[in-house]
Amino acid sequence: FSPAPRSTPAGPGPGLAAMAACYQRFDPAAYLQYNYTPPRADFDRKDSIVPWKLACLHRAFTEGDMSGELLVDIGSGPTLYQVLSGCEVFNEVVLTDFLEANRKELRRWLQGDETCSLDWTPYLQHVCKLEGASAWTEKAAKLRQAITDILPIDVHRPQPLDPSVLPPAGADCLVSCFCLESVSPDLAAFTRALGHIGKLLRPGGHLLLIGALGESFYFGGPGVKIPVVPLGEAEVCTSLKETGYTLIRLEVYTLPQDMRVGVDDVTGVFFAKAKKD
Ligand SMILES: C[S@@+](CC[C@H](N)C(=O)[O-])C[C@H]1O[C@@H](n2cnc3c(N)ncnc32)[C@H](O)[C@@H]1O
Ligand SMILES: O=S(=O)(c1ccc2c(c1)CN[C@@H](CF)C2)N1CCSCC1
Repeated sequence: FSPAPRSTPAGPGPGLAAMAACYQRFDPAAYLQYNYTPPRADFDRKDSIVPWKLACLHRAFTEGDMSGELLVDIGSGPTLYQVLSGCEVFNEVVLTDFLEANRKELRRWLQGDETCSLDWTPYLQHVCKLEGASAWTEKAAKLRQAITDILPIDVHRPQPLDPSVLPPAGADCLVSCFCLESVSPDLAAFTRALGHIGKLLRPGGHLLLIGALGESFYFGGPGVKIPVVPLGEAEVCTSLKETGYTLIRLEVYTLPQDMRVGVDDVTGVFFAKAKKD
């Protein structure tokens, strides 16, 4: 039995190199269009995925068991929704992504550049409604104040980030959405990546992991078909346990038929809140 070739000091194994090559064609604006506009992002629909996901994040950040200064988002892509609630709990938010094109999109929003590919106002307004607090303009200002860095990351490296960018104990909280299963050639690589990001988190810190269930591919742009590791709830729970996390809660959303719009073959979305042992 010869195990699949893994990344070596000389560089990534064939599966990782192929995955990295796919991502060179990733199109942030198209990706946002496919996933973050109606019908998937329809705030008026009760069964829409957006209210469900933003509610999961709001509850997870505000139920009183989190403390600390630093929240790191792993594989942010060109999106911000994942830290809208977190920036009220953590003073510092660090966004990360593999691609400069995505980091550039995030910097555009951070600098208030009107040429952003997506208007995040509806997301800001929805989270403000959940919090029953400030106006969306105040939350936008709060988030811009909280984001202290937008950094390159590679979850397949044992040290995904430059060690100097985190405090010695690690981040107090990690959030990661639709990243690990979308960048790993197989379940073993997904689990290894989960272990790698766990090293960025202090013991007792929380991981909020959101991802796709039953997905085998998605389009990261016109004609840019990217393979995904198809996950079930069991695989998510096993991988978390194998990499030193205690699962606090797992919630699952099944995508309504009309949200299956051809940009992927996702059947559901999971939301896991876990604590690093
Ligand atoms: C499906 S997108 C998820 C984006 C965003 N988090 C969301 O919720 O929509 C996957 C992201 O992983 C990034 N990525 C690709 N390879 C990676 C790697 N080796 N390490 C970390 N991130 C990677 C891509 O650039 C892309 O932004
Ligand atoms: O759950 S989504 O429909 C969604 C959001 C992003 C993705 C998928 C699904 C499935 N394919 C993933 C490929 F990595 C990316 N959603 C889009 C609206 S806002 C909340 C998240």
